Amino acid sequence: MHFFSIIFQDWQANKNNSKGRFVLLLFRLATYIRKSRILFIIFFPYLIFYRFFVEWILCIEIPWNLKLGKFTTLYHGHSLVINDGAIIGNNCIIRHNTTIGNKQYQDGSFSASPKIGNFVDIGSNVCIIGPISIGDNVKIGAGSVVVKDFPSNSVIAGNPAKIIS
Ligand SMILES: CC(=O)SCCNC(=O)CCNC(=O)[C@H](O)C(C)(C)COP(=O)(O)OP(=O)(O)OC[C@H]1O[C@@H](n2cnc3c(N)ncnc32)[C@H](O)[C@@H]1OP(=O)(O)O
Ligand SMILES: N[C@@H](CO)C(=O)O
Repeated sequence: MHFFSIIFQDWQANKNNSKGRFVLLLFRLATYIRKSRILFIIFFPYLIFYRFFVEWILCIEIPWNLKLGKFTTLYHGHSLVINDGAIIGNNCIIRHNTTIGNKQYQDGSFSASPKIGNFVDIGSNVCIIGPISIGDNVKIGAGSVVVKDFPSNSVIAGNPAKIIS
């Protein structure tokens, strides 16, 4: 894919949302640089800037090796932490105060991270934890704690999250 179509892939999905556009542009650029050994060496200072500015200052931890699908919408974003083992499909919406990550087992090992389908709309203040799968076209209510698999085409909410429609 052409460089500009890669780094601007989320632009339209964040219309009237300049922060979402800006952060995802920086993320796609970091991802692009990280994939090539030569770019990694030349633009290493950019990766330091990305980590410092986006992760530490803005508190939006979207690691550059995360598998994040196309046309992602990022609303607000602050206090967002996503484990780099997570997989997020295309056309998803992610908001603030959200964690998508793994859990630690009693033997000290860590689980896999969630696999999230396409067109998943994640409300604010959501935790999605563990080796679970969320299908396509799922809405996750604000404040939900999601620790189990959920099928496509559902609306889920609560702690622990359950299907509400
Ligand atoms: C600044 C900003 O604007 S940031 C944007 C923040 N907004 C979000 O994060 C949006 C997230 N969306 C939600 O949480 C929505 O409530 C949805 C998508 C989960 C559900 O919306 P709707 O389909 O309209 O459901 P509705 O409001 O009719 O509620 C259905 C039932 O689910 C319950 N419910 C709705 N949302 C939640 C929730 N987040 N947690 C727990 N229960 C919920 C309702 O109490 C209701 O229960 P009842 O049938 O026992 O009365
Ligand atoms: N209210 C918009 C953006 O703040 C949303 O759905 O998240």
